[in-house]
Amino acid sequence: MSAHKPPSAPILYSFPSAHELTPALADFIIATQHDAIAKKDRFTVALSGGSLPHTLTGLIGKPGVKWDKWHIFYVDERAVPFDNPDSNHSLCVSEFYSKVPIPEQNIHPIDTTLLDDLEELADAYEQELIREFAQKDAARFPIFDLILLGMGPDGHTGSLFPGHELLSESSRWVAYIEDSPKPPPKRITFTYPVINHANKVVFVATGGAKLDILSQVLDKPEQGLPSSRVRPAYPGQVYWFVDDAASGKTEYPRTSFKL
Ligand SMILES: O=C(O)[C@H](O)[C@@H](O)[C@H](O)[C@H](O)COP(=O)(O)O
Repeated sequence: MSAHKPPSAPILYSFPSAHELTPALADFIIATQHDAIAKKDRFTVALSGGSLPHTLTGLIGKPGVKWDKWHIFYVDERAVPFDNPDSNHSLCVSEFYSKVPIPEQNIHPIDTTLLDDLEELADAYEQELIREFAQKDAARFPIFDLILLGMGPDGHTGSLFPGHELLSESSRWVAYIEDSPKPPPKRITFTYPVINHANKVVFVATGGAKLDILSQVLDKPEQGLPSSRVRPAYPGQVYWFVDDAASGKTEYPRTSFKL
């Protein structure tokens, strides 16, 4: 029955600055972690690249984080070796994993032996997701406890770019892209069926460079920009954690942050 309910409207939290946003995001993630562990003794999370890993630093040293229960995947990853500064995994290692005790076997990077064949790289990552989710949830698509997204100034998220054919991918879990307008051009990315099956999806967007695009994405979802298309199926929920510099033009109603 519940599957027929329409997706819930996005919830927008706007903070005076990243300084206030970061600890609130950490509290939100910890609460989400507690719910997930209570239900199934594990917490499945997917991370994006860009500035997102840095916003997780609010979790460092916080009580209540059960790091050994975390299982981390990447929403998107650039097809580069780990010693390349463009690697999202390497960014997460330096910004985040190196500062918290997440067991290495719980972190799921791409297989960098497959960088020469993007289709194989995407297939192998899909298999990695299948190993984690297929037997446990017996669902058609993985159901992440939490997916963390950033948004580019053109409204892209993950490696799902405006006008790109991947926006209509409806069966694959992980797809590849060879012509990303944001460099580097070769990447793999979760598709909407994965993103929109998550329990909670959180966008983090800060700074004046997101001013115009945030208002387009939230006030004019009918334009169909990639970030507007993130609408997890009921009972999933999308949240926006932004700062006032990013939300200055957005008319969409804000919600006061409380857990
Ligand atoms: O690997 C990537 O390029 C990302 O996953 C991408 O979708 C990113 O999250 C946005 O471009 C926002 O990036 P910023 O947070 O740096 O603005």
